[in-house]
Amino acid sequence: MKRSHNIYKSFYFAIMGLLIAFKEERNLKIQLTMFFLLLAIGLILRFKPIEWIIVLLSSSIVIVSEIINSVVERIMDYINPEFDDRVKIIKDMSASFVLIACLFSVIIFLILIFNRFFPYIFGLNNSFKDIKLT
Ligand SMILES: Nc1ncnc2c1ncn2[C@@H]1O[C@H](COP(=O)(O)OP(=O)(O)OP(=O)(O)O)[C@@H](O)[C@H]1O
Repeated sequence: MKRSHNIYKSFYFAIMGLLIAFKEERNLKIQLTMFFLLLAIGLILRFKPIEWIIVLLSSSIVIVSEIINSVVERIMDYINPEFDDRVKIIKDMSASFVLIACLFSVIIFLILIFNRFFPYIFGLNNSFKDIKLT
């Protein structure tokens, strides 16, 4: 099998993979919609750079985990399309990546929002002040 591609082709294939994932995976569409909603909230609340970094990091983990989960599901369907308890365990465990990522992402976002309105509860503003980004 011929394998060697230049970097532009590899990038093109990766973008194609991403487009297929967004086209075919319903959950990914929902997560992308949520991501744009978070971006809108961030713009409205005028997030600081450190808040943007936190939101982008946690959102990317959610999107990546959803893509990994979809890949695992497809591999399992390819290897064994029949109902099988082992396939079930693998798919359920794979779905837990997404669950954990979404759960922590929501918690992180709520902390950022609460910190905006009740800064004295989490006291993040003082911690953020100590972080030098430049
Ligand atoms: N071949 C199988 N054998 C046993 N259980 C399966 C099998 N295929 C799917 N399941 C069960 O159905 C669940 C959903 O799997 P499916 O491949 O249909 O993903 P999906 O509907 O795209 O779900 P998700 O929302 O996680 O993307 C799995 O987590 C598993 O519990």
